[in-house]
Amino acid sequence: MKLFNKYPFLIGEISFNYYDLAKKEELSYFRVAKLLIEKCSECGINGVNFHVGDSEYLHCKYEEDSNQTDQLSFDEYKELAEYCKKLGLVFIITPANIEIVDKLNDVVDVYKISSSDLTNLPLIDYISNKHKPILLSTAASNLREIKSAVKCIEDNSNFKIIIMHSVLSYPTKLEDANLLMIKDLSEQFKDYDVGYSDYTVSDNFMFILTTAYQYGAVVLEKYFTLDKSFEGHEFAMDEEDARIVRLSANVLSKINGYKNKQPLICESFSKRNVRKSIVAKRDIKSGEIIDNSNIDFKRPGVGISPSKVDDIIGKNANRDISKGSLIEYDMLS
Ligand SMILES: C=C(OP(=O)(O)O)C(=O)O
Repeated sequence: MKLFNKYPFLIGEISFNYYDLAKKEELSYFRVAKLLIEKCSECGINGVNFHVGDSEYLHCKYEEDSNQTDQLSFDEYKELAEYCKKLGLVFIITPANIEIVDKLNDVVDVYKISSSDLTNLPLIDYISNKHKPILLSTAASNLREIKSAVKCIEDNSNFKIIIMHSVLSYPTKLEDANLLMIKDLSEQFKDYDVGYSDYTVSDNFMFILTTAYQYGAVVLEKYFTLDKSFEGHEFAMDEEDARIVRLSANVLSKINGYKNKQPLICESFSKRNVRKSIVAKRDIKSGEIIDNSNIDFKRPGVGISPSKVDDIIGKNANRDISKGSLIEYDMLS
C-alpha cells in the first residue's frame, strides 16, 4: 500500500534539535521549532518528526541531563501540527508513552515507533489501534522481533506500516550502515514499503540517503538542523543537504526505468542505423552461389540481419547483384 503521495518521502527528524538554536539565539523553543518546520517546507522535505517524551528517550547530549524534559506543551505541539498542515507537511510524532498518544492523536498524521520501543508491544498495540500510518523503526532488532511488532499492528487491523531500517549507533559509521538490509527487509516484508532513518555524517552528495533510495527505501528520514556545528548535530541534514537528496532522488527516479531488458523507443532510430545487414562484398553474377566469400555485413540494419546468414548461404543469385548492395530474399532462389 502506498502510504504517501510522493516518493521518496523525505522526513526531517526535528526531534529536540530546536534546543541549541533556541538557547544560542535566546528564542523560545516553540519559535525555533516553528522555524525548523518552515525551513523543512522550503527545502523539499515532506514530513517532520518530533520525539515527544522525556529525557531518557533521547540519544543526544541531553540524555545525560536528568532535568531536561521535553519543553513544548501539548498545546504548542498542536499549534505546530496546524502549522505543518498549512505548509503541506505531514506531522509525525514518536511518542514515548500512551498518554502522549492520547493527548496528540487528533493532530498526528503518522506515528513513528522508535527502535527503543520495538519490543514495547503494549505501546505498539495502543498506537496501532489509532489506525494511522506507522513507521516502525527496526534498529538493533532481529527478524523475529520485527515480525512480532508487525503482527501486533496487524492484529489491530492496521496495515499502514512502513518498516524502517536504521542503526542504533550515533553517528553511524559508514561500515555500520548496512544498507543492504533495506533489500532484505523488502524481501521479508513484501506487503509493506521500507524506509531508512539515517544517522551517518552526510557527505557532500548525500550519497547514503540516495543509495538507500536506490536500494528500495521509499521513506528517508534524517535529523534536521540549521547548524551542523552544534554538538550532536553533525549527523543531521541541513537545508542544502535536503535539497541535494531531493534532486538526486528525482534523478534516480528518472534513470531507473524498466527492470526487464528490452529495446527502447528512444533507441529505434539509432538501432536501425547502427545494426548491420547482409550486403554483396563484390559484384555477384546471376547463378552464382552465395557463400562467405561474396557477402559482407554493413550498416544500416534495414536488410537481412547477419543472424540469418545461414538462411542464404548455399542459395543461388537469381540476378546480378552489384558490390555493396543489400541482399534481399527475392534476389535468391
Ligand atoms: C529514536 C531514534 O532512533 P530510531 O530511528 O532507531 O528509532 C532516533 O534516533 O531518532
